Amino acid sequence: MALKDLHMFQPLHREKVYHHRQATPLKAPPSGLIRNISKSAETLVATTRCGKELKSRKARSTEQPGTASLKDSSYALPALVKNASRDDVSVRSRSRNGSGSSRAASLDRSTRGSTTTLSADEDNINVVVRVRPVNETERSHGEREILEFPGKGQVICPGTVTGQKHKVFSYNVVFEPAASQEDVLEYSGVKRLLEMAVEGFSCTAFCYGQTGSGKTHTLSGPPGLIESGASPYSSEHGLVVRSFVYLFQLIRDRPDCHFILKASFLEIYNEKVIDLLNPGTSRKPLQVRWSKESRSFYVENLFTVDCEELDDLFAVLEEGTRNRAVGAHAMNAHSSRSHTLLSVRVRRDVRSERDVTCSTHGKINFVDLAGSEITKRTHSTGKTLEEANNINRSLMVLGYCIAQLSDGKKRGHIPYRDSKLTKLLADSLAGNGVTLMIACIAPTRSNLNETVNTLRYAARAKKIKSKPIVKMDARDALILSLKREVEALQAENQHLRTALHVHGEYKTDTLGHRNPSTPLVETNKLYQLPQSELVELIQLHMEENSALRRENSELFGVRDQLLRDQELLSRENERLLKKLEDVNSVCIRSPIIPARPTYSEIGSKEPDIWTNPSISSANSVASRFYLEK
Ligand SMILES: Nc1ncnc2c1ncn2[C@@H]1O[C@H](COP(=O)(O)OP(=O)(O)OP(=O)(O)O)[C@@H](O)[C@H]1O
Repeated sequence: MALKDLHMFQPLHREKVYHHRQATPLKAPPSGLIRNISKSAETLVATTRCGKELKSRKARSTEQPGTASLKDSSYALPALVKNASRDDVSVRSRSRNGSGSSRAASLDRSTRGSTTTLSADEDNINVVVRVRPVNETERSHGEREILEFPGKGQVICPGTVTGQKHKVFSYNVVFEPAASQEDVLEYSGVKRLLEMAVEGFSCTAFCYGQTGSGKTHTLSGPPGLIESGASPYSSEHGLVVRSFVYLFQLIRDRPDCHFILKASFLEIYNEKVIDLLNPGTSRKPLQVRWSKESRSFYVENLFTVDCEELDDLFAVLEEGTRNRAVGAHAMNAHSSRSHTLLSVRVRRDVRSERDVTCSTHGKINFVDLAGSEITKRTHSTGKTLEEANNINRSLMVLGYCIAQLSDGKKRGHIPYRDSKLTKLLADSLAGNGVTLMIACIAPTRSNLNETVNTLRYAARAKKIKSKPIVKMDARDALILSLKREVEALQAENQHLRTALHVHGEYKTDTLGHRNPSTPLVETNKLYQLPQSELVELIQLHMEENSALRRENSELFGVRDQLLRDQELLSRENERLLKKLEDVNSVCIRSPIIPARPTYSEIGSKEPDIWTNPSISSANSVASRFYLEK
């Protein structure tokens, strides 16, 4: 079914019983194809285990859409964590609460390239903490929970050495060990993140923490769950699957819009970027490049798979999870040996109130960072040791970036370029994205040092501010902004005409030529218009704008001239009044000429009659005429 079909997400789908398609690995394209991926759309061949026919999917290199953004006050950014209550921001099992600062969208025009932007006010990164339960190994060593959760999003850690005071850390929400996966979805703010991705914002949820602290569990669930093809409604699923289900719910609730979803999945393994949907790239890693247009880093030649149905997103997740690097060490039998980035791009074609169809380009990234490791504790050697060193190095760079970014005005150079991870997270950390950090910690004493480090990291990250923007097609943004300008100028024109008693609508330009009225673009037709017609349409808008601007400036000129004339007239009036009073005073002193009442005396006899200054001035001119005679 074509995704272009607006009815794709109609309630019909709601009734659909989920049938999980167990996808086998997506086959890598022939090497010759790989070279061309960046230039044109290619077909990624997928087979299904249940004997379905090979299904071709469009894939193309990571898109670099124009970063024009919509300027519209309707794009307010509500708090990431809804129903916030400051009283008890700690989630045990099914408790609620959360907090998040609210922000209102502000109108802003940036001249980055030739684009306009809708940007929100700066806001801090949202940080939540998830504490995993004590595991079997720890229990067998007689360990127990040593962290306290007093509520209000606080975690209390005992001192790391005897006699040291306990430390209190505060976050948006704290998930205690008993919190379920559903609680994390409901109260972490990830739902709001998805809603914002649908609206066109670039959103990221990333898990950070030491090895074995529950990052993968939080995002994907227990080891092997995704690969086993479990139902998406399994209570064990982590945030990613739950988010996919919620995302499709959101899309179904917007039948007025047309959505196109594309997913990609990569890992950074030993500082190499590998496409998890095209494992062939492990031999020839992908390059991270800088895009001048979008002013952000992107991965060249990365597959993006069209996802028309929920199943397609699961297939991507399943395929990538199967291909990611996992290893075992003393602290985690299923340790992630790489950082992974699962990205779902959401293109939304929406009809604006001005008969123009605009596209927004939102995105939701799920980043599962490999855990920091103290190699002495994990007993890493050989390959695992090399992996651990690379993981620790990239996390260290991430730490430097977070420290610099959180330093407010003292912000110095931010070393994004020092690792692939920070290059790809740059926009989420301090650019134009909305970010949720889930700091994962273990509750036992043997992990206390690492726990305190993670909590410090998270506390620093909480200070980072970003300024989210909605991404739109440059063409749509231009047409929309020109249309708005035409309307504003027309309103101004009409106002000036009324003020100057000039009758008639705006119809002609300053040379008296009839201005060609810009045609109305029919809803949803913008995309079907050929390039030449679009250019013509833009030119017409621009012409109309400049004609209006010219006429408005002339009207302003006329108005200024009239104001100057008025000023001169009133000065003349004052001079004449004074002269009249002087003449009157001479008359009073003369015994022959009877005293004439002064101008002010005439007025005082009829106190209730309002005297028009222009008539008054006419009177004074008449009196002067009489006197001169
Ligand atoms: N909240 C939780 N509830 C139940 N089990 C959990 C929880 N968090 C983690 N676990 C279990 O602890 C083990 C380690 O978790 P996980 O693999 O998610 O850690 P990790 O932080 O991703 O580690 P690494 O960085 O080494 O990949 C897993 O078996 C996981 O199922």
